[in-house]
Amino acid sequence: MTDHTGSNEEAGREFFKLCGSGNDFVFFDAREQPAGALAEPATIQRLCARATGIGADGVVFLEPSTVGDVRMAYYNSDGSRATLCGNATLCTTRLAVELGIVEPTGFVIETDAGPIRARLVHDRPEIEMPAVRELVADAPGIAAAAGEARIGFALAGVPHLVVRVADVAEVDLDARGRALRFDPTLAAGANVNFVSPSPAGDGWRMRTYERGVEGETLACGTGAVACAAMLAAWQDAERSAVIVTSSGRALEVRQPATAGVGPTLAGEGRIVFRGRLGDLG
Ligand SMILES: N[C@H](CCC[C@H](N)C(=O)O)C(=O)O
Repeated sequence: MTDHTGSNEEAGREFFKLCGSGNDFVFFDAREQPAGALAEPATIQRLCARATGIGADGVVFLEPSTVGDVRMAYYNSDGSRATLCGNATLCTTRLAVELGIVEPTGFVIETDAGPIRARLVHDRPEIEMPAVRELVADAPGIAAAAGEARIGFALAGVPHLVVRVADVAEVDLDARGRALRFDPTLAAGANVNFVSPSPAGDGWRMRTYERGVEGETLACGTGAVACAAMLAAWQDAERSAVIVTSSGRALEVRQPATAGVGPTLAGEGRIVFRGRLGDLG
């Protein structure tokens, strides 16, 4: 990163750009070279800046783990640390195999939300998410706006609101998403997901206003898990669901019948390019 004197001590450091259904991330292999100043909020913001940096929704550092095969530290693009990111974990699954850290048949990723089992199934990343907790089918004290049928809350590693609407394409996502993200009833705020039946009648569509990005992201893994759990709680759908994200790519949530066992999340984890840092300005 560039400090006040313009020096650039991280110049030349290798990074990887990965995409999870349109939710995109800058990855660093920090197993031998720690993140150091790269993890400072101002540097995370510079790395994620769309026009002046690499451009991403978040940054992931792969680190050594004492409880799993690899550890991931996740930061939102505003520099805030988040306990869990579903799409970044799917991308970690891909990169850990690519780097030869693990075998694709099955391994453990240590996250701030605990250990997550991961694998590639027919070359598609699949992860076992923590069980959804604190689910409330109708969040108290949060008034639905016109066009909103229900608003529920769920903790899917990170806090989520799920809003049932007739058509997500009609939602003023930035305005309404921001208002709900900062709702005064939510101590730590929440990610906000709007969900509606797919026009083709073959599943569901979602759009997400993401905490820590403070805007719409094209997909949200923990959000898909929260939506699937909420749709089941509302009895709108079975406990497992395929949810099409804003990018048009689908996230698949499979919820086992066993109480207390978390769902499996499957989706894209694609290495778009690898590069070396230059001047982040
Ligand atoms: N922005 C979220 C973390 C990333 C969630 C999302 N990118 C995912 O795929 O789960 C938060 O601070 O709660």
